[in-house]
Amino acid sequence: MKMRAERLHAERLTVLTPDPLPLREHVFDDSATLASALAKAVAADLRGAIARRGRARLAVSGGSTPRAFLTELSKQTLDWAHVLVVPVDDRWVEPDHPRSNERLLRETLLQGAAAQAQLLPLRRPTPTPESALLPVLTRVTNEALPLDAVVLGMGEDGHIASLFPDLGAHCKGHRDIGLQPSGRAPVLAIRSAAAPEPRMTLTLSAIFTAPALYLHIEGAKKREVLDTAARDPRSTLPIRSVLAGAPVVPQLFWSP
Ligand SMILES: O=C(O)[C@H](O)[C@@H](O)[C@H](O)[C@H](O)COP(=O)(O)O
Repeated sequence: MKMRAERLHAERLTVLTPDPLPLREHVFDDSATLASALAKAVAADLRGAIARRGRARLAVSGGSTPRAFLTELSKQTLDWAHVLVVPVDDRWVEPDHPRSNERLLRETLLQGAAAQAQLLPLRRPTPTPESALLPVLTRVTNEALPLDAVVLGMGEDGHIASLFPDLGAHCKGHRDIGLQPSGRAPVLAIRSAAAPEPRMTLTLSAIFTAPALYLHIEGAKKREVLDTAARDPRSTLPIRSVLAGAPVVPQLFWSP
């Protein structure tokens, strides 16, 4: 009887340690090498979309990590006049504010030949994101979806875009709208204790329309947060919803 109990116990342990959710890893020695490789990969996606459909739609994250990548992407040779760029999210600040993702894109990606690309801002000149939700949602739906490529960053708290771990605390339905893999609104107006300002963000229903999904993270701490979320089926972090719900295997671009 003892042997049987041990075998059962061993089987139970096997069941409790599921495989981590899939990621296609690209590891680089430093940020600059990563930025160049990611820019080349995304440029190839855009060229392919233009070749197939005559235009390409790209969503990119803001924050500090992507600056070098966005500058490298700007140098890629492609038919930029047929590219539409939309921020994955934006802070509800003036477009010339230092924390504006729209400003980041204009300073880095929309330079040189890439300045011919069309930018679809998520931020509008209204006092709150909630008051601009319908026009932004309409434009994103009609002009930006389906996306051809998305580059997500991640915070050390496991947020992606402006989908923070406390999603739903301010408005009950937001967690469902933001993190369901499909069938929900593509855009959400967000307030979070983790963000200094209100946000407008794409939801996973919009992000997951892209056949090319990149996760650009740098540093050991973020890598640890990612790996833990990938392994733990009980994780409620937004990055877990990305890994669990993505219709394509996300491509991780990581450097220490
Ligand atoms: O507007 C934003 O802040 C981004 O879209 C956000 O999702 C970002 O990717 C993470 O916060 C990581 O930001 P860092 O690159 O600055 O760490």
